[in-house]
Amino acid sequence: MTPLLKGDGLALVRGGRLLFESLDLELGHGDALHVTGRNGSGKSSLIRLVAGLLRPTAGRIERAGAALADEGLALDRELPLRQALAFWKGSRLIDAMTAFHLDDLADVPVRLLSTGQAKRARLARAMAADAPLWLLDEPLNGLDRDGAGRLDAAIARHREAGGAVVAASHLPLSGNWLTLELGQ
Ligand SMILES: Nc1ncnc2c1ncn2[C@@H]1O[C@H](COP(=O)(O)OP(=O)(O)OP(=O)(O)O)[C@@H](O)[C@H]1O
Repeated sequence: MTPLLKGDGLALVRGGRLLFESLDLELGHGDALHVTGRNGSGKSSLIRLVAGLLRPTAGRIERAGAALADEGLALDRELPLRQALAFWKGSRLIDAMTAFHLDDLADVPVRLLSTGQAKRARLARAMAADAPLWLLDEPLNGLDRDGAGRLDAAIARHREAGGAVVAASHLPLSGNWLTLELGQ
């Protein structure tokens, strides 16, 4: 079966520093990769590279359609949450809002969301896109215990349905993950 992500001999130089080189990645259906490493080791940069927002200095990357959830909100702050999320035209918007317990906030303008609520909204936006590959940068930051449990459940469902995940996180992630430590 064709992998959902394949990187061969990847290298990335950023701000004049070599963050990684000779990096091979391969994720198939149901696989998940936890990227760890100290501050500045290149975790976010790797996520952005896989998303196609940065070009590798060397190597090749191929991937299936991806949804990115990072620090960027990518939602109109003036719109009520449901309308702001609907901009992304995800086929699973209703499911995604329920999964992250956002139904009660549907009519609240995005600018009024708390840090954790905005984090849930970012994750719901990514989930609603119905992309096979999820790219999550520090997905647990700002989430309370309920939010973390909902994230775990959403990731498990996505993997069971044949999707794959790359997550950069300082925190432990539940379930079975491949690991990649950068900056060693
Ligand atoms: N826009 C940029 N231009 C140049 N260099 C950058 C840019 N963004 C980040 N860097 C550099 O790239 C390196 C890796 O940063 P990155 O954000 O990928 O690390 P990280 O592992 O995600 O860090 P953290 O754990 O602090 O979130 C750092 O040395 C940083 O200074």
